[in-house]
Amino acid sequence: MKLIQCDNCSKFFDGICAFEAIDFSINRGEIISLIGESGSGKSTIAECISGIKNLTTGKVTKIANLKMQYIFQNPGRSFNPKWQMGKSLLEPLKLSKKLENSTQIDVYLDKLKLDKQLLTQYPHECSGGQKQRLAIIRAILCEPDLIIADEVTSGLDSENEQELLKIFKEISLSGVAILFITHNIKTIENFSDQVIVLKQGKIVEKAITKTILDAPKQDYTQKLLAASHYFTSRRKEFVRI
Ligand SMILES: Nc1ncnc2c1ncn2[C@@H]1O[C@H](COP(=O)(O)OP(=O)(O)OP(=O)(O)O)[C@@H](O)[C@H]1O
Repeated sequence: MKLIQCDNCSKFFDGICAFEAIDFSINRGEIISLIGESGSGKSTIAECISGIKNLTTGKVTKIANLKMQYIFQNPGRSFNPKWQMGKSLLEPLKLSKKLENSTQIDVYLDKLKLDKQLLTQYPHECSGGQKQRLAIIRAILCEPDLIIADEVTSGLDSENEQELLKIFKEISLSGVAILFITHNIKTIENFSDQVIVLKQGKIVEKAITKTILDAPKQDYTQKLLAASHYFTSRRKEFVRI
């Protein structure tokens, strides 16, 4: 079942293109990775899909009452500085009438190696990685249809990164779709279903993850994989630059 469909979407800032002629859809339970070099338009696409920013042209069609959670690249943006973290986790659950899910907070704190004590701390008393993990827990407990995860693993160590990918995979199997924006191409292997490759605001390649990783068609994609050391560490036979 399709949750979101983007048709011929474009965004310009004062005439400068952030992305152009973008078409794709996200189905229930699907994990789509959005990759591309810095400035290729990944975050702006995510922000336009979520309604944080308006499209310049094109259309995003969503199912009725789509519940979406956006996890920002910068976890500092995610919390009210005057609230203890526990309150920041509970308030959206109250609003979305999912307060019963608060019993799972401890389970996720444990999975993501966070001390319960953090719930009594304020954002300025938490590290970036701790805030990021708490933002992720909050998003999951709201039981959204779609999570937009913008570079959410960048502040995490590899153990937490692996645990997070496992959690995302589990919730996707229960029907949550994930738009996963990343620079770290190694994270998408055995994780995402499809990959969209962006270059200067345009989709240059879109395919199932295995195809993109094993047989990228575009030079640009090959260079992205090489730059992330994907080829050099895992597929020496593909090294071309
Ligand atoms: N508010 C803004 N005003 C003007 N230009 C912007 C604005 N936001 C983004 N852009 C431009 O749009 C383009 C796409 O930016 P975007 O942040 O979406 O890229 P990105 O792929 O997410 O980059 P990164 O990986 O570095 O986060 C860039 O050229 C950027 O400079």
